[in-house]
Amino acid sequence: MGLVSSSASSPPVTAAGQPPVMHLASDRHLEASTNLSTWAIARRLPGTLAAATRLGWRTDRHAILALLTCQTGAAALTATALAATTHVLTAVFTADHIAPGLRENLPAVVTLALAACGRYLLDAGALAAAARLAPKAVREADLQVITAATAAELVAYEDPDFEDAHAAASDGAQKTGDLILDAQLLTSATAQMAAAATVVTVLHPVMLPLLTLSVIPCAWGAVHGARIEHAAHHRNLADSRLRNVFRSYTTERNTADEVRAGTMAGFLIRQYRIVSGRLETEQLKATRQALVVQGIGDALTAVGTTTTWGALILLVATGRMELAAAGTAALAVRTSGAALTTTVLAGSRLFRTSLSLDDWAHFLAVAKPWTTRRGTAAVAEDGPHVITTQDVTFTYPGAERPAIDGINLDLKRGEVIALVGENGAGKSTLAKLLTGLFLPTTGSVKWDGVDLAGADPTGVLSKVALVPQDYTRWPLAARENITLGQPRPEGDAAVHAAAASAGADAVIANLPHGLDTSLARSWWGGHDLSGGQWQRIAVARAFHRDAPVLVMDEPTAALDARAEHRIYTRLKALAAGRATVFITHRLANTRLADRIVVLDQGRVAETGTYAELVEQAGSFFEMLKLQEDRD
Ligand SMILES: Nc1ncnc2c1ncn2[C@@H]1O[C@H](COP(=O)(O)OP(=O)(O)OP(=O)(O)O)[C@@H](O)[C@H]1O
Repeated sequence: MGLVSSSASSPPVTAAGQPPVMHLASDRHLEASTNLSTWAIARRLPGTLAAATRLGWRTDRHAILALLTCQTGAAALTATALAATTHVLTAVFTADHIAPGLRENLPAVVTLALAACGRYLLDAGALAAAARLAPKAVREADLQVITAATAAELVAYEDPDFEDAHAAASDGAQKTGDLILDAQLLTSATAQMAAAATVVTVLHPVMLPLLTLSVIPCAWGAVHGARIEHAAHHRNLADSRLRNVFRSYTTERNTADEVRAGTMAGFLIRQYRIVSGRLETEQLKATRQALVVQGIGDALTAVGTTTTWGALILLVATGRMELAAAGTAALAVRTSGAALTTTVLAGSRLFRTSLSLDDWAHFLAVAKPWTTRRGTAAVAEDGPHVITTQDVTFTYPGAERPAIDGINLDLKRGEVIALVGENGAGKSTLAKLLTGLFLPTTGSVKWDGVDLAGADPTGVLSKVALVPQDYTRWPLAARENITLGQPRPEGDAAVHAAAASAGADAVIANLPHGLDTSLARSWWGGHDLSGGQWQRIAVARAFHRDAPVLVMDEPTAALDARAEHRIYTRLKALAAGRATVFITHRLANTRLADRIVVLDQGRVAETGTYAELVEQAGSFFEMLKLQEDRD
C-alpha cells in the first residue's frame, strides 16, 4: 500500500500552517460504498447466509447440525405454544370456574408449559452451538487467507492490489464469527416470526398484513441506517488505516529511537489528530443521517403498531373475534412483532458483516491467479551443476522500467560470484531470479537445463539457502532462529557448527539459556541482540541449511571487521560443492570471488576476476579507488 500526498479530489487539510496530511492511494471501498442500494442489500443476504453455512459446515459439522436442529425445533415449539395458548385461554374465559376449566384442558396446559420450556432450552442450545462455531469459523476463514497468501508467488507482494486486498481480508476473516452469530439470530427470529405469523393468520386473516405493514418502516429505517453507516465506514477505511500507520510508527519499538532523536512526536501526533478529525467528522455526519432515517422508520412503525392493536380491539368489539382468540392474537402479535423487528435488525447487521465477508472472498479471488503454479519438473537432488540465465528481464508489477534487463550469465557449482553495483542496480532482484523466488518477465533461468518456470517450486527452494538483505528477527528461541524449525539429523551439533562458521557461537554462549533463549525481545523472558549479532544469526541460518545454492545479500553489512573476515574466510571453504552468490558494497571482499559481476541499471556492465577488473580500470576500479581513498 503506497502513501501519496493529498489528491485534488480531496482538499488538503492545512490546519495552522501544517503540511497537508497524506491520504492512502488505493480505495476500492469508496467505489463500493457509493454502489450500495437497498436492493443490493436484500439480494446479498441469502448468499451471505449460504456462505456462512458452508463455512460452518467445513468448520464443525456437529455444531452446524446442532444449530439447525435447535432452530427448527424452537420454531416448531413456538407454534405449538401459541396453539396451546388458544386452548388454555378458551378454558379460562369460557368456563364458569377457572380451575375445572383448566383441569379439563390439562393436556393443553402441559403442552404449553413444555413447549415454552423446550423453546427456551432449544434457543439456548442454538446460541451455544453458534458460540462454539463462531471462533472456529474465524480460525478457518483466517487460515484460508494465510494459505492463499503463502501459496502466492513472492512477486504478488510487489502488487499493491494484492497487499490492499490482503489487509482487508484479514479484517474480514475476523468478522466471520459475527456472521455466524448474526445468522443464528436472523434465522431464529425468522423462524419465530413464521410460527407466530401462522397463528395470527389462522386467528384472523387481516392481522398478518397489518403486522407486516407496521414493521416495514422499521425495516426501511434499519436497512437505510446500516447502509449510510457502512458507506461511511468504507469511505473511512483508507483514513483508518492511515491513522493506524501513524499510531504504530509513533509508538512502536522499531521507531522509538528515531521518534525521540528526531523530536518527531509532536509532528506525528498532529498528523494523528488531523486524520482522526477527518474520521470523526465523517462518522458524525453518517450517524446523524442514520439516526434521522431510523427515527422516521421507528415513528412510522409506532403508527403501524397502534393501528394493529386498534384493529384487534375492533375485531373483538364487533364480535368478529372471540375474546379467547383475541388473547392468543395479542400474544402472537407481540411475538411476531418482536420477531419481525429482530429479523430486520439482524438482517441489517448481517448485511454489514456480509460486506466484510466480501472483502475476505475478494482476496481469495485476487490471490488465486497469483498462486504458484509452475510445473512438476524436478531439479537434481544434490542441486544444480550450472545455473544459466538467458536474456532475463524482470519488471516489478506497476513499474515502468525493468529492474533487470537482458542478463545472460552462467554460475557453476563450486564457483563464488560477487554481485556488485550501485544502489538500485538490480543485485537483489537478480539474486531472487537465480534462486527461483522470482520468475523472469521474459527470458529464462535454468538449473541444469530445467527452466525454473516449469520446475516444482518446493524442490527448487529446498535447495536454496538465502540471507536476504532485510533478514527477519524471528520472535523464536535462538535454536529455531537458526534451524527455522527444520533441525538437521545431527541436532544441536549442526546448529553449533553453523553458528561457529557465522561467528554466532559467541552470541549464543552469552545467552542466558543458550539455544533455548527466546529472542522475542518484546516479551518477558525475551533477550535482545545487537544489529550485528542478529546478522550473525541470519548467516548461521543459511549455513545450517546446508543447501547447494547459497545466496547472501550484503551478509556482513552490520558486522565488525573481525566477524566479517571470519565469514568470508569460511565462505570459501563452504563454497566447495555449492553455487554461491554474494552481494556486497565493500569491494575488497570481492577478492575471494571467482568472478565479479558488476550491474548497472539492470544490465551487466563488467564481469571478470578481481585482477581482471582492476586491470580494465572501468567502473569497478573507479568504485574501488573511491572506497580505498575513503578508508
Ligand atoms: N517492489 C518494487 N516495485 C518497483 N520497483 C522496485 C521494487 N523493488 C525494487 N524496485 C526497483 O528495482 C530496481 C532494482 O532494485 P534492487 O533492490 O534489485 O537493487 P539493488 O542493486 O539490490 O540495490 P541496493 O544496493 O540498494 O540494495 C531499483 O531501481 C528499485 O527501485
